[in-house]
Amino acid sequence: MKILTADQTHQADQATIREEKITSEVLMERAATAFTDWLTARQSPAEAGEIMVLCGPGNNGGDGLVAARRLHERGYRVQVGLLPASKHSDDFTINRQRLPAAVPVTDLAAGLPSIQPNALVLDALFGTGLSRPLDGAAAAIVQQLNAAQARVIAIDIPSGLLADAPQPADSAVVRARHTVSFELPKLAFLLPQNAEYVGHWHLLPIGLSREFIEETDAAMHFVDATMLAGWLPERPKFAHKGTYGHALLLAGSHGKIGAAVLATKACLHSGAGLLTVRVPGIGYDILQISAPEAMTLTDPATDFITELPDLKPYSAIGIGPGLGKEKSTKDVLVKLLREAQAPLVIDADALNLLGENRELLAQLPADSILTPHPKEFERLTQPARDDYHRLELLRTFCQQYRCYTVLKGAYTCLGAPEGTLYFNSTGNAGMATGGSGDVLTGVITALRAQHLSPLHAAVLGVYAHGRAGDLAAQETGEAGLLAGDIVRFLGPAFREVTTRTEF
Ligand SMILES: NC(=O)C1=CN([C@@H]2O[C@H](COP(=O)(O)OP(=O)(O)OC[C@H]3O[C@@H](n4cnc5c(N)ncnc54)[C@H](OP(=O)(O)O)[C@@H]3O)[C@@H](O)[C@H]2O)[C@@H](O)CC1
Ligand SMILES: Nc1ncnc2c1ncn2[C@@H]1O[C@H](COP(=O)(O)OP(=O)(O)O)[C@@H](O)[C@H]1O
Ligand SMILES: [K+]
Repeated sequence: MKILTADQTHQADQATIREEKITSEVLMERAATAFTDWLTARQSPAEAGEIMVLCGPGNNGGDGLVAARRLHERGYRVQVGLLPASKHSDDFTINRQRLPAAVPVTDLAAGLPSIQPNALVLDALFGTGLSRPLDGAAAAIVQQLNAAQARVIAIDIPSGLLADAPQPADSAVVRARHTVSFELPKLAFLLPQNAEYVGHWHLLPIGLSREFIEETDAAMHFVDATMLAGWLPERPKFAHKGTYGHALLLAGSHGKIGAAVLATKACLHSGAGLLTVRVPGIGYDILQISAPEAMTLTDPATDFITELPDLKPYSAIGIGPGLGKEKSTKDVLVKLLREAQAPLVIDADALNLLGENRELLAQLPADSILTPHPKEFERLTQPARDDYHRLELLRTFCQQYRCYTVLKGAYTCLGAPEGTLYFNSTGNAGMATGGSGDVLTGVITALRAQHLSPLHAAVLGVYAHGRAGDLAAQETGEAGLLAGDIVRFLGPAFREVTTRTEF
């Protein structure tokens, strides 16, 4: 799915209106009716109680007025609060006139009427037409609403929040429990700093022009299963292990052989034909027993890796999980960057070594995949002012070093060398547990070994890793989920995204 800017979303609305030869008021009716259906499917009139609909002067307020009318028609108790304004949009005005007289309307000029804790409030004050931070009466209403402890549901976007840029600290923004938006996600929904405003977000289709969306260049994508169609074909009957490449993992040090084991198992469960693992001597028995399917190539040193093995046999190389940062391990990394012909996946301590020796970044082979969490990314670049700035840094970093960077998080974001960002849609907070990242390294290394392009390996790997986490959480719950559980569900996750050739 593409992530459009507020401006592009407005253009998509206009294109739909032109194409379907409808008026904007029909599209508003469609959007707000979809919203009403969503709400009434979740709350009966009794559960909802009296619903307060707060409406601003533009089309977001218009959506609120349509929702108020529709809810009233369906037997819900509704009252409307109108923000004072010197001008209103045409569609607001049409729907103000259509509001049944039986729906009480309050002027918000005198402030927010008293709201019972837990009352249901629909926030239709401002949507994507927000052009500046809220101040004056609007800001005061938002602050009163946030203090009221109501169950707030934002229509399209929490009022005061910009769709694709940060707003100044301390500006007034509605804190919603749910945000119900239309057709495509907004960047603001995907960033941790906005979670307290957005709450749970939902998308409702409203039939925006397919053609317009397809033709619009988007700098950002939200990765769902439909995007992955054809990326992982089913295995041909006469496939053999050579078809699926030979991966090499360099991982583990004293006390962190577990990281090597997790990456190893993940790589095996992600379809690599063969896997060799370079571990320090101390890892030999552990690895052979826990993953007999992998070949173990022990380093001459006992506790950490000191020598790079011959690289010729391998079609992809992953380095980092549990590696440690010993001087001789750093030398191995330096040599690897110089000598590797096969594609690289670089994680964890290998990233930290790059961060401590930034001159090495210039030696990254093109199309390498780096998998930092935000702290590791900061060590490679600089502290970010906020989540938007971090994305700018990500874009610049990938362009500068011609690499793919998987910035891990709840919505993991892959940066590609030409500057496009891909946000992942799978995964859950149960995956916030030690070793989850080591699993991801194994997954992506396996996909690179199978000759997937760096873009496909990174996007598909991150998606399947998150999906495996979601399937695992169905069995274990989030608190009980271990990184090893993600590994167990990689097979089912990959099965879901494998494209079968029918007839
Ligand atoms: N287009 C369509 O067909 C569809 C659109 N849809 C809906 O429309 C929404 C977008 O509507 P919109 O463009 O009218 O903008 P909206 O967010 O209501 O606000 C604009 C008004 O607010 C004012 N204003 C701005 N900032 C302000 C501030 N800080 N403080 C005070 N005032 C401020 C601004 O004034 P101005 O900036 O011009 O001075 C203007 O009067 C979208 O989110 C979705 O809900 C759906 O129905 C689907 C079909
Ligand atoms: N709240 C969350 N929602 C979805 N995925 C998450 C969440 N928290 C962590 N993850 C995923 O778990 C992995 C954690 O990686 P990382 O921080 O490197 O862990 P470790 O170093 O312990 O292996 C990443 O892939 C990340 O996207
Ligand atoms: K809103």
